[in-house]
Amino acid sequence: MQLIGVVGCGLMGSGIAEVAAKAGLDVIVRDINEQAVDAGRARIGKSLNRAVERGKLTAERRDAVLSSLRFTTDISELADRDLVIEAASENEEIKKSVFADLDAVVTKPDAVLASNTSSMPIVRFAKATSRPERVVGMHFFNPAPVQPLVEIVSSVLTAPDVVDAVRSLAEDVLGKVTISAQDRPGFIVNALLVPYLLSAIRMYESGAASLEDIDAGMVNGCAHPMGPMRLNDLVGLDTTLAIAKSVHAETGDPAYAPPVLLSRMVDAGFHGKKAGRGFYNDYS
Ligand SMILES: CC(=O)CC(=O)SCCNC(=O)CCNC(=O)[C@H](O)C(C)(C)COP(=O)(O)OP(=O)(O)OC[C@H]1O[C@@H](n2cnc3c(N)ncnc32)[C@H](O)[C@@H]1OP(=O)(O)O
Ligand SMILES: NC(=O)C1=CN([C@@H]2O[C@H](COP(=O)(O)OP(=O)(O)OC[C@H]3O[C@@H](n4cnc5c(N)ncnc54)[C@H](O)[C@@H]3O)[C@@H](O)[C@H]2O)C=CC1
Repeated sequence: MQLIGVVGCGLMGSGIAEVAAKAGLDVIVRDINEQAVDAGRARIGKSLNRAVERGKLTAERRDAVLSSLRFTTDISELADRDLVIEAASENEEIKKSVFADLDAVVTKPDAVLASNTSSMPIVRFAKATSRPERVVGMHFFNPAPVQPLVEIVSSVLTAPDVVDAVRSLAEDVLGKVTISAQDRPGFIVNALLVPYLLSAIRMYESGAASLEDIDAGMVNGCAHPMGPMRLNDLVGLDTTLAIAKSVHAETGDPAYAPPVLLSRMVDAGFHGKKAGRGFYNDYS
């Protein structure tokens, strides 16, 4: 797999594209409009600059990686790709429509179509295509250039050779650690993490503790790299809400019931760090 497509260049799509380009792969990134494409390009540039400043990448290598990435708003430019990783917004209808479009444009019969969804059933995206056995979950973690993990999610329709191919790409080419997850709500990590993130919001919403004390508690008491309220802001409150709604709708599990405060924050446009404001208001 040498020719890679990424659909969506928000927080995750830009990070995944950066990881693939740094591994020497040929990457085309597609988003819906020029504004989104420009934001994705700028995010990747900033991340690579940071790596140069920290002595982890030379300026020449940064320039080479940037020039190996192509950006487009036209999905048909992904026609020759070996693997396309969908990282569009966490919305089932958007994702199904992306998969139907990819099915129509990607020409190689053995191409793989992967989703970076946090929580949604891979099999529903597979069924939006005429090649459900070629559809798989490749769930990266935020920030994708930093977190080693990729969850490989196999639907009941995914062919074993597709699972093997994406696992080998993730481990041997991208240098990631993989785990195997079933096509269940939240897979492995978010099934454990999201109830914790939502519990922290409920604790704050109830007035039981301040933002700062909740976060300081988990950082200093449990050695987490950041507390749950900062982590909600990093993930994106719109994304946390979409995950909660999707898993709650499917399972009815009250641990995933979206807290009212989370909905109101999203209604207000406070989508977290990426929007400049979330539970915290100190993002520049
Ligand atoms: C929702 C889902 O479906 C699944 C998910 O992803 S859930 C979210 C999972 N992610 C987490 O839990 C994040 C937990 N937090 C962390 O790991 C860390 O706090 C953090 C990596 C985000 C920042 O770490 P930090 O030590 O506070 O900051 P900082 O010193 O600036 O960065 C640490 C390293 O990460 C790099 N880094 C940080 N943010 C980065 C970014 N956005 N892009 C690229 N590199 C980044 C830095 O360059 C630095 O690299 P070196 O140490 O090699 O120089
Ligand atoms: N934010 C996080 O911590 C993580 C998110 N994810 C998942 O990754 C996916 C993307 O999330 P983020 O990057 O955080 O969201 P984001 O909000 O930062 O970016 C989403 C991007 O998708 C684009 N988009 C929307 N419709 C599109 C379409 N039809 N075609 C192409 N692009 C389209 C938007 O313009 C935007 O640029 C979601 O499924 C999310 O659940 C997975 C792991 C971690």
